[in-house]
Amino acid sequence: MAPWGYEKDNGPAHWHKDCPIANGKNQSPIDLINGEVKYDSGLKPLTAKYVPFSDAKFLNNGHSVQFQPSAGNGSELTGGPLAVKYNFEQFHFHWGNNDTEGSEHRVDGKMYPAELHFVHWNSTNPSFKDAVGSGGPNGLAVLGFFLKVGAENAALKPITDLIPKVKDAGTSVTVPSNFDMQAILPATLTDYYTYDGSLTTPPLAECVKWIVFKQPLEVSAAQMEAFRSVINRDGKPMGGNYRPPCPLHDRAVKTSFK
Ligand SMILES: NS(=O)(=O)c1cc(F)cc(F)c1
Ligand SMILES: [Zn+2]
Repeated sequence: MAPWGYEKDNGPAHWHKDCPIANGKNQSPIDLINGEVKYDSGLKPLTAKYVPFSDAKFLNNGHSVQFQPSAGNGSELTGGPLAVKYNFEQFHFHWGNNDTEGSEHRVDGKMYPAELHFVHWNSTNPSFKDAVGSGGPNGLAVLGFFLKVGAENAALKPITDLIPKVKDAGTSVTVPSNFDMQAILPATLTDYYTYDGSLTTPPLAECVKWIVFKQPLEVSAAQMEAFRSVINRDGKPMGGNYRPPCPLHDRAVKTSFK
């Protein structure tokens, strides 16, 4: 099989051949159906403490564009449904070729134009890779933010301004050290959905505590167009790099909000 992707011949319907867990009972993304979620008053806000990185790259890996520090720097996530501290690993995006599609998670069947994932790994493991393979839903904690078209996102502008430099698959650029990742996040990380799930791309490991925020972030139409100019490994627009929703099976989706 050609390397996995999102085209007809290598897209989500094919992934089970190399990754049989694709048909597992804890797969992501899912459709977040408000009539089926359950409020949990024990779900407190999350706390993200991000330290500016001196040596991070922004890269096109053929299926997304990703902010990737070369090493950890003490940036961490705690609180919410998490029992321990999680170390920041990377953030990346999923988007569509028009404003009616692009997000991985959906809300009552609605897709947003894009979704931003902040990936963290359970600090009781020696590394990110070990956390992915640690078994069970506490290996990674991924924060999901929906993106909708509106005002320009000044915090994301240093990143979206770099997109033309990573237009082609396999290219990367150094991110200026004054990039303030913390500024991307809302001031308080309060209203979210949380459930046990998986990576949304191969290897699709069922190792993720998903935390999807109710309130979308805004990006400008120009910033959305920047994403849509990115090219994938087959030389086609990368837009459409989202997996459709997977069956919930007997999982519960909890909310921190009523
Ligand atoms: N898209 S995702 O956030 O589930 C994800 C995160 C990751 F670190 C590795 C993956 F393969 C997939
Ligand atoms: Zn993702």
